Amino acid sequence: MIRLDHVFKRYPNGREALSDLSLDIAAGEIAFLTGHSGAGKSSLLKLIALIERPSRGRLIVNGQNVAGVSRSRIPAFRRRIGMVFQDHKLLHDRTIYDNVALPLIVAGIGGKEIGRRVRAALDQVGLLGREHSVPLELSTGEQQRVGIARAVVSKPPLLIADEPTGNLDPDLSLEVMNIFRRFNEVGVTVLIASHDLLLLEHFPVRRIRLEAGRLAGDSPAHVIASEPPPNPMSEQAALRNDALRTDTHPPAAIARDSGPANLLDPRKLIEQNEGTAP
Ligand SMILES: Nc1ncnc2c1ncn2[C@@H]1O[C@H](COP(=O)(O)OP(=O)(O)OP(=O)(O)O)[C@@H](O)[C@H]1O
Repeated sequence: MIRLDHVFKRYPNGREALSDLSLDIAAGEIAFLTGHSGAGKSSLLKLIALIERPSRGRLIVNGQNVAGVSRSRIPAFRRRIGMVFQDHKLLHDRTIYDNVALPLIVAGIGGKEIGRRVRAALDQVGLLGREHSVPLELSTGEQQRVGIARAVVSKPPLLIADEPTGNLDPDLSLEVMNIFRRFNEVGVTVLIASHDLLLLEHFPVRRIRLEAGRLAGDSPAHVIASEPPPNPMSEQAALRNDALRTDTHPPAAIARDSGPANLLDPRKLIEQNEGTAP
């Protein structure tokens, strides 16, 4: 499903975010991608979604070598990947129905089919009946569930999520994670980048750990299940230290980072599909 062979990612400013990364995630697997801030988690997800391209090495996603995906084929490539973000990226001036329908409209799917699929996706995240609300009428957890419904409405075989529980309280985090689990149980491959200790503790699934862009650990689910839970004190201290470090995210890198990520902004998606994007 996802295969990396000696993948490197170097950004134009010379920062090497991923170094010689080799990894295999099989169809139907669920895994966490962990590592301190700046370890390369988002960069890896961006390569998988073709927001960025590898500088070196081979990357296969959904059976396709990304090197062979031309710019014009990127929208079709992305239709087979559901993406969930910490900040939902919902359009606040559109209804929940419109937000979830967006990927189908962009894909040129017809009206009746859209209605059926949107309702099915909202049902799967427990929000059927909220179609006519706008995002601000929903709680943060509900908004995140709308983001998940939008990610799965095209029935992608692969779901990737970048810190999807970052803004949620513990109960909502577990609820969101259970939704991912249910999709995985019906065959969707799921990769979740997360710092969330609660999730890591409650869900003994494969854990792929990056450190300074390199693979620092890859523990299968059965090993995780037999390990003691992570030590919250030491992990939190490490995360606090990360938050205080300034070298991992220099302002220039953050500014540049917002460029490619914007490609996934729903409005950009529409523009891209209509050929109005630069
Ligand atoms: N667009 C960019 N241009 C230049 N450097 C970048 C860019 N995006 C990320 N980086 C750098 O690449 C490294 C890895 O960043 P990345 O965002 O992938 O890490 P992360 O593990 O997702 O971190 P976090 O948990 O804080 O989101 C960091 O040193 C970062 O500053």
